[in-house]
Amino acid sequence: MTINTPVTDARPAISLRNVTKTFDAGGGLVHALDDIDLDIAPGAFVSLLGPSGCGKSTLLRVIGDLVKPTEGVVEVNGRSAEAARKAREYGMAFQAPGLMDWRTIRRNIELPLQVQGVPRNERRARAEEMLELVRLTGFENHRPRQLSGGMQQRVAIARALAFQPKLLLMDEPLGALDEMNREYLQRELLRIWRSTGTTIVFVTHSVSEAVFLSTEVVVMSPRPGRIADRIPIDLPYPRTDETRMTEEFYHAESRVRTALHSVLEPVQVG
Ligand SMILES: Nc1ncnc2c1ncn2[C@@H]1O[C@H](COP(=O)(O)OP(=O)(O)OP(=O)(O)O)[C@@H](O)[C@H]1O
Repeated sequence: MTINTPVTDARPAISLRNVTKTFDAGGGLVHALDDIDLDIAPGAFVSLLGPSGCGKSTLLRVIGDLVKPTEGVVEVNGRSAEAARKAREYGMAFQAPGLMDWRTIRRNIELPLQVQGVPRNERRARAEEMLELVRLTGFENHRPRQLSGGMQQRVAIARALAFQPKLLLMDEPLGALDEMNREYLQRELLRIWRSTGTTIVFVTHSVSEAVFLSTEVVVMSPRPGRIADRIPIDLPYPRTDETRMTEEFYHAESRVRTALHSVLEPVQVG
């Protein structure tokens, strides 16, 4: 059995039941998530896709216990999202790498371990391992500003993985990169995912990115945010640049695109 085969009879890594989230936005209530039921298998790579404002980031933040649901239950590896967060089961990476320029690359990666009180030698060894994983060995003493945007994003991924989280929550982590860098980091991310076995939930606006990376694409619809469709992506791994040019890839993309178009509101004329 490979890590990429969802194990149907195993406990889900993430389980949401009847999750709703309503924000009080001052001028009125925003119904960001409505009755979300979702199970994600251990080792899965699930992308959340949908029009702007459909609640992708909110759903990710509810899973990560950065936002409390208004109603419903979120379980992570059989315990509450809060307990999972406190046990440091999550790594998180966002669109902006969020590195600290006064710290070297190595010390940026070490930061979450330092916060956890991991001894210096162990921290250093782990940071070196992570630098190797994201192929940045040799840059440990550089400052973030001396690195390209893509390299900085790799540092952010290394930092998120440094304490070997069971779950990696990623909110458009490649959104600010040019296309070549983005495709390169997609391949890197798949390589890292396959070598670590981490369960990944990934927010993106890109259909081709979602199809290339994921075991499953979850399409959301707006106002209120709901799950409109769940599309398994059966393309074999390892996926390469050739995969993007296959008929199967095109079919998977078309299927996701059709689901996405069905949730987009018609353009108002006049
Ligand atoms: N802290 C907040 N307070 C009030 N409203 C919020 C808050 N966070 C999100 N919202 C609202 O909830 C809805 C869903 O937002 P969310 O950011 O989750 O959507 P999204 O699908 O990630 O959007 P995008 O693709 O544009 O990033 C939006 O209407 C947004 O304005």
